[in-house]
Amino acid sequence: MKIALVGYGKMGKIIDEVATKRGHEVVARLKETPTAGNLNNPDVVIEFSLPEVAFQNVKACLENKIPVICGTTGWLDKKSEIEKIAIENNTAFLYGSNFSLGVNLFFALNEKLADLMKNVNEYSCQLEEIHHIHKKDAPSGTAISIAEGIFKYNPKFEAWKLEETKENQLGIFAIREDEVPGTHSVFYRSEVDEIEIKHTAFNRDGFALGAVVAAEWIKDKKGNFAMNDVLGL
Ligand SMILES: NC(=O)C1=CN([C@@H]2O[C@H](COP(=O)(O)OP(=O)(O)OC[C@H]3O[C@@H](n4cnc5c(N)ncnc54)[C@H](OP(=O)(O)O)[C@@H]3O)[C@@H](O)[C@H]2O)C=CC1
Ligand SMILES: O=C(O)C1=N[C@H](C(=O)O)C[C@H](O)C1
Repeated sequence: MKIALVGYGKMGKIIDEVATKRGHEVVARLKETPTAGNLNNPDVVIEFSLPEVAFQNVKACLENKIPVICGTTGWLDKKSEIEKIAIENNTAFLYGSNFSLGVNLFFALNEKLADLMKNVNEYSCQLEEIHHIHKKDAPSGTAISIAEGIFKYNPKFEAWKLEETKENQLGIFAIREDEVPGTHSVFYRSEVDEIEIKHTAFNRDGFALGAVVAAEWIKDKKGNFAMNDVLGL
């Protein structure tokens, strides 16, 4: 199928390689706002740009009735508006904070552990995410998804606070280090022990493969979706 890439940085370049290897034609590699003219009539758009431009990029594609796979994080305050635009234009939208199979399995593991801990009051909970020094948003979109999974089962946590750990609050620590692709840990700590679950990305290949698989899946769909729909998790 024909894929347009909106955002052509670290992720866009790897997605280009993966899509081409899987036999798709990459018809656009944009570092600017997409239009009907520069998109070159793709079947699907894969958008990995910047938090400050993702909304306008996705909106432009959906208003041209082109389905979008969006991996850009740090703009979720406008996600519900985008989901309405997808429906109004009879097309499809899928946002994923993390497209790797491993992290989506980690999301499910995180929720199962949160469910086990919902009536256990001896433990505090803390998240830690480590990413490369170029990352513009904090905490990561993946960490926010993890926090949402915990809140789904543990309403005792009022909210998350960046780099704080207070009783009844989930502390999220965002660390920026070298060229780290993405490491996420959840810690439950009591006075006598600690439980940790952790996902470590070795490179960006898993993110790119997941995004292309999601693009293959969404091609003839209508509506708003998540990576769980693609993976059947
Ligand atoms: N969901 C997932 O699985 C993953 C999500 N991400 C997220 O993807 C996003 C991109 O990450 P990454 O590729 O590392 O970032 P980069 O900074 O490497 O790439 C961003 C790209 O967007 C381009 N850009 C700038 N302005 C615009 C615009 N108006 N329209 C379109 N493109 C534009 C940049 O161009 P220029 O080079 O000229 O600045 C650059 O090519 C981040 O939000 C990150 O959190 C990352 C990995 C996995
Ligand atoms: O910026 C990155 O690199 C990544 N961003 C995503 C996020 O914010 O969760 C996904 C992955 O961790 C890599």
